[in-house]
Amino acid sequence: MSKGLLIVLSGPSGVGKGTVCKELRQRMPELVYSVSATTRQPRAGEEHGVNYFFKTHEEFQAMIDNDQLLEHARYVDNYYGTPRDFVEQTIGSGKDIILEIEVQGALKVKEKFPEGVFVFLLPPSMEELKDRIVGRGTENQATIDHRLSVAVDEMGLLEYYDYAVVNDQIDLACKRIESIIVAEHCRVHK
Ligand SMILES: Nc1ncnc2c1ncn2[C@@H]1O[C@H](COP(=O)(O)OP(=O)(O)OP(=O)(O)O)[C@@H](O)[C@H]1O
Ligand SMILES: Nc1nc2c(ncn2[C@@H]2O[C@H](COP(=O)(O)O)[C@@H](O)[C@H]2O)c(=O)[nH]1
Repeated sequence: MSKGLLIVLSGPSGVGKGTVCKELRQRMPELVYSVSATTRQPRAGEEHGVNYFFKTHEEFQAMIDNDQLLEHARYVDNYYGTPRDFVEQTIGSGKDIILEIEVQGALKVKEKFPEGVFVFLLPPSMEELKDRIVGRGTENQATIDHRLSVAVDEMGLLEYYDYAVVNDQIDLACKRIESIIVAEHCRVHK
């Protein structure tokens, strides 16, 4: 049996990764979602095991020490990481998995899985990015400012990705990513 695709969806905070990923999973129910671990506090409506595995710093450190994370990164004021076994078991069973992670983590995954499919989601403009993150209303002003300043550096890492997808409209962004996944399944491996 051939392995499933490991798809990494990355991009600056507020670009719409979560929104696009949610819609994509509805359109492609066979696509498995990798639930990350984080030390961030849950937002209203977020559920443990669904949106994230919410961890204390001690629990997160234990996951690192026990080599349970495929990658992890400190982003702004918190730690985020991808549970390793779930990813490896999913692709090993021939299913495609999508990781929705920030750029430092994505580059670490690329070192371990160069055959992965690395997609960078771009905002139509930096003004629109700011409007989206402010409009979401989940972060305080200091965190928004920090995330936007990090975003400028993150955009500079686009060249390490395989695909650049503009999230101008959710429907179009999803269609572009669906096309990428279909094309990757047709790739001739040399
Ligand atoms: N194409 C779009 N057009 C307009 N608004 C959008 C679009 N995509 C997402 N949004 C809105 O932008 C905000 C940020 O989206 P989302 O939370 O999905 O971003 P994110 O990249 O996952 O952010 P983070 O990295 O901070 O978790 C949300 O309020 C969402 O509804
Ligand atoms: N390196 C990783 N980054 C991750 C992971 N899970 C999520 N993220 C990214 O963190 C930021 C902030 O997320 P938020 O939920 O606090 O807004 C965002 O870019 C996520 O994509 C992970 O496992 N590893």
